[in-house]
Amino acid sequence: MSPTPSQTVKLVEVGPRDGLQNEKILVPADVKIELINRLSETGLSSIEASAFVSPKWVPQMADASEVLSGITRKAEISYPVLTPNLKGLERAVETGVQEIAIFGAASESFSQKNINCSIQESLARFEPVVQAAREKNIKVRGYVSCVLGCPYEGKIAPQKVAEVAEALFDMGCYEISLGDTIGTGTPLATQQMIEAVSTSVPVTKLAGHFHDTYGQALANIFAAWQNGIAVFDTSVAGLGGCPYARGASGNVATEDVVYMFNGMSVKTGVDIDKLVETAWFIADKLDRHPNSKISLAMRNK
Ligand SMILES: CC(C)(COP(=O)([O-])OP(=O)([O-])OC[C@H]1O[C@@H](n2cnc3c(N)ncnc32)[C@H](O)[C@@H]1OP(=O)([O-])[O-])[C@@H](O)C(=O)NCCC(=O)NCCSC(=O)C[C@@](C)(O)CC(=O)[O-]
Repeated sequence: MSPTPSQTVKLVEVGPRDGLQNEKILVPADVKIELINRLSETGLSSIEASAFVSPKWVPQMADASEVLSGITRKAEISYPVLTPNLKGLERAVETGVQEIAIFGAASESFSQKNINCSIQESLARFEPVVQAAREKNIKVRGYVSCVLGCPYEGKIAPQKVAEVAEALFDMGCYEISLGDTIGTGTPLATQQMIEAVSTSVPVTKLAGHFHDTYGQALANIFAAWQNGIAVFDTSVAGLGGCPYARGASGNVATEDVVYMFNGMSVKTGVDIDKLVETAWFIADKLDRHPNSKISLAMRNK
């Protein structure tokens, strides 16, 4: 029996991290801080703030400590950060984080390119990170990349996605975010992948993370929602891409997702006007228009 679609969804805003990590020109820390502070006023309950990764690999995230120390945190909002290893966790802990995310992949080649190790090695590397985090009462979220295709290997078997998702869930991640890193997925493939993964991890513990490279993200979110997923990662102004997936465009724009769910009377808790203002704020700083039909339409109304 298909799960009942939820009438409330949670959006995890990933713009300050997934969105900005791919910008060629370094975005000053004070702009990142203002972006996060503005997002904190929109009703979002989770804002991924930065990544404690190697600055040699992703220079844009080198200021993670400064950003985390500079933002005004609200008690009701979670500000997760990426931590690929114990070193990342140690740096994150110094800034008082309460939630981290580890990130694996369902593709061997992507795992090598992104975090310089095999899938198996990554799981072994994550284990002590999760353990140390949980000892400090820090929540851990897990990502699986390339769930609907890989920039190096093409098609990925849903069973492989299920195996990696299950390994991260069994390790102690409270939620597994399934990433269509290169945005090649379509609704039916999304449905089949979710069906495969939810035999290993309860669908209520899954989140959808859709890039919009091929313009399929909203349709995939709708398919995922119909199949029981109620948490979606989105990026204000459609910012983003992945430095290790050439050509990957941004995540689906947060404002486009809020508009779609508003139209379905599904609650997100997010104020679309404030969100659109924030989208224009960061787009102006980057000297371009938001990559969001809704932000453009609402400005031109
Ligand atoms: C995992 C590593 C570190 C392995 O990288 P490595 O080179 O194998 O690591 P290493 O342990 O040999 O260290 C190399 C150097 O980095 C330093 N280092 C090592 N770790 C850290 C750290 N945490 N913080 C600061 N510095 C660090 C370490 O100290 C050393 O410095 P040196 O001695 O040469 O001066 C590297 O590959 C890495 O940082 N990768 C991250 C890549 C990344 O951020 N990708 C984008 C995020 S994933 C994504 O976007 C997908 C997602 C999540 O959105 C979902 C989807 O869309 O699919």
